Amino acid sequence: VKKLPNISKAASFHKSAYILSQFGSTNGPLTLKSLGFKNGIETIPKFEKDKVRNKVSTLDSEVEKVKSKRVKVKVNAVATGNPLVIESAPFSAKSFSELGLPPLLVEALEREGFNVPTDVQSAAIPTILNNHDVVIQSYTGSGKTLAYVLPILSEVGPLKVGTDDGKKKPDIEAVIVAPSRELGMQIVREFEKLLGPENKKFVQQLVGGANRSRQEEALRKNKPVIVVGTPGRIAEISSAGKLHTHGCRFLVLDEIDQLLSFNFREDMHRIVEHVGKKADSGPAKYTESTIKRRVERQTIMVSATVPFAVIRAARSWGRDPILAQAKKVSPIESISRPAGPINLATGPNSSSDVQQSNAVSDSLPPSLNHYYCISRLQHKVDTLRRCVHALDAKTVIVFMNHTRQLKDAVFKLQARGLNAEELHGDLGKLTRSTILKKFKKGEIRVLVTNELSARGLDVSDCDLVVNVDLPTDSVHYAHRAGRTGRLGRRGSVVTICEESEVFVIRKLQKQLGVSIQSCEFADGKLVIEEGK
Ligand SMILES: Nc1ncnc2c1ncn2[C@@H]1O[C@H](COP(=O)(O)OP(=O)(O)OP(=O)(O)O)[C@@H](O)[C@H]1O
Repeated sequence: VKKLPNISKAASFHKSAYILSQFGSTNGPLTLKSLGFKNGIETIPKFEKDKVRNKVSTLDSEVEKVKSKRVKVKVNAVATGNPLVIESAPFSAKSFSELGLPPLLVEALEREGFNVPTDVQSAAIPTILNNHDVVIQSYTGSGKTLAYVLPILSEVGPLKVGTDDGKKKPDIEAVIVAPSRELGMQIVREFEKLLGPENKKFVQQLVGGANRSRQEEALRKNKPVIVVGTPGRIAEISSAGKLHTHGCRFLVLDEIDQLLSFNFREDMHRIVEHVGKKADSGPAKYTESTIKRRVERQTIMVSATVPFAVIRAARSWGRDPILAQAKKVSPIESISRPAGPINLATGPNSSSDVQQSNAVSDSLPPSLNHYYCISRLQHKVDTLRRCVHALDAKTVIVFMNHTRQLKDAVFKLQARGLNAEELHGDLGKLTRSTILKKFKKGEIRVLVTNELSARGLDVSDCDLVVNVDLPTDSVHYAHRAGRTGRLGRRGSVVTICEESEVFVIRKLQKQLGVSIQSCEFADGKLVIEEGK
């Protein structure tokens, strides 16, 4: 192994870990360990990331420093057929600057109290910075949003590497698509936090339910470089010729498995066809001498749950995509299709179990406790109330499946003195925003909601999730449960079910690979029933 230049011993492991490996599709998951990091490794010259960037001749010395950290290591791996070139990541990096983010962005992160990247960020950020299409999969609350926000901000907008060379401000450079208005707004706030108040106009929300002409006006006046929105609204404005995304460099599809649902099909088709230049077919031709900025868009897909449909979409919409997970980076090509359709109601050991387990594996934070409690239908709300008291939960999200019953439940909880509010699609957008704001501020203790809030909603203090109605399958269970136990915090998930539904709990347990313990609430306490 040749010595890496100017890198201290302590930091050399992480800094040297931008690996460029020639990797056959049959080689399985790519990890530092699996690559046999000690053998057959040689360094190659300092990373010249792309020609476009290199045209910017006035890179300041800070930028040079950042770039010099992007050291590549070539790993001699057995290649079969067309070698795929994969760049791996410094897993468990100790700081954001180690990942090669520009100084201004690292400053902004520190200002906001983000000092250490999470595992999935350590894996995904360098992979995206090295021009790969990615599917980012990691459990709920593990920081997947910043895993794509940061590489975008290091290439686009005022915090990026290098300075503009007086060229006209470009059109939209990044489009982020999310399945709900609430999630879209949350992502916008994540960008705004880092950009700071003076640069807010670089990002623009295009969510449904808001005034469309005002959004179009803002696009014209502010000329944002990043837009975040729901599929319907983005497709609508794009079809009207008011969203210029042909030169777009990043397309992010957040909660990709939901975006693939039938409801979004037409809008997604429009977006995928019109945003940026699509990757041309054929294998990627990255070689040592030809690494250069891709001229087509980079496609980034994100979710805690990745069914095979996502793998298929990634293959067709991206170019040689990489699956970036916490501590693991592997070529999508190495993932094969599990057999059988997905159906929660089929018997045990069926192929659907296998497929469902694949979709939800590693989707739940390890810090969660899962329980179920048997209750008659007419007593469920009372059981819920006793559950909240027994666990002394401060911030609770309750999931129900039907709006009418949901409203009744809120009425009953309020009548029993609990600070509870409802949140669902029948409410106006303003009421929805106000309730969510109050809940995030801790002014509401129990939020009773439906599937609308199951995805992406980030309320860090949420310490209890209750399913008063069963979720439709393990994917929905995972997203609901993931509203608590965010970023290593403790959390409990309680499913209240009828006796006849216990078999579903067993199935969820199996598919999710977690223990869901039987419990009761007696004398104001949670009592775990052993051996059930
Ligand atoms: N490196 C970090 N340090 C501290 N906090 C972080 C870091 N990265 C993300 N966070 C915070 O962790 C919380 C969860 O992040 P995020 O919402 O991105 O999770 P997620 O993996 O997308 O979850 P979900 O699958 O539920 O959408 C957010 O409040 C975010 O600001």
